[in-house]
Amino acid sequence: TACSSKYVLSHMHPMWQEPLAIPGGDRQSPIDIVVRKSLFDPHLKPLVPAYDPQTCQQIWNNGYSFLVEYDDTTDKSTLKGGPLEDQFRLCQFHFHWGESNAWGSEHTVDRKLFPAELHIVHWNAEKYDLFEEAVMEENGLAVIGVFLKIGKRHEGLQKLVDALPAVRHKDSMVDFERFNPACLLPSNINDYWTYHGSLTTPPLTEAVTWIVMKQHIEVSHDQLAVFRSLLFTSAEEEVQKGMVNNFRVQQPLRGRPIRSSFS
Ligand SMILES: O=C(O)Cc1ccc(OCc2ccccc2)cc1
Ligand SMILES: [Zn+2]
Repeated sequence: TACSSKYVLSHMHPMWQEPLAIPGGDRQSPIDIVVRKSLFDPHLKPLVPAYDPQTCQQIWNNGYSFLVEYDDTTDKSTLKGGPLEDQFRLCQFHFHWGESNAWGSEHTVDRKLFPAELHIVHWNAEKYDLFEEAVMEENGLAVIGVFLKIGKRHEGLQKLVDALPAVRHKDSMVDFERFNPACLLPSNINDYWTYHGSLTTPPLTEAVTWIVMKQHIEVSHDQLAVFRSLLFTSAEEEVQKGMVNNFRVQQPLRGRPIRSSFS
């Protein structure tokens, strides 16, 4: 699909070299969400994800994370509502995680770290024709962030976990069908924080309306351990590097407002 077939990342090291100058640079992600500084906005609407599992296409290892990609050539899988003025198209989801359960998320809440974070990526198909266009525009992307905690096994995630050994190496890809990412959302999706930020991987463009869920989901220790069995490196490389700590360092808020949909 357009959205990430050319995922621009080269082989990323866990804490990859940050570029020196970033375009604009005052609306970067991820950030720490300071709850007492967030502002309740009563005009924020309920979020309306509407995903068709038939649009699920493949899962692949891009050398930074593993991505589950969707056909984004129609409006079959969309996100609207919440802080969004337009209708966005689902294009992929992926995760960020640590080498231990003590850290791994990109965003934090009052400095609290989670072992992993899910990102469900959508692009503004009302205003743009391609993901690659939208990724360069201020209102181009909407990413739902969901924190993961270690607890009971997540039944919906298991189908994904079982497919991971087939994409162990960078650039490996397998067909993956009928997966509905709505099963990875928390039961309450009406409580979230939203702010304007950036991609957390190159090209780091400030194109993202972030929608970070207040409620986390639970996955088992063993399920997250399978994420860590993935490799940053391709099958040809002599030295294999475990895919862990694929999160970006936190960025300054630069006075940006963080709105909450709940008081
Ligand atoms: O979820 C995130 O980390 C934000 C994020 C969202 C989209 C994204 O796409 C990278 C990409 C950019 C241009 C072309 C192809 C792929 C990269 C990061
Ligand atoms: Zn991400």
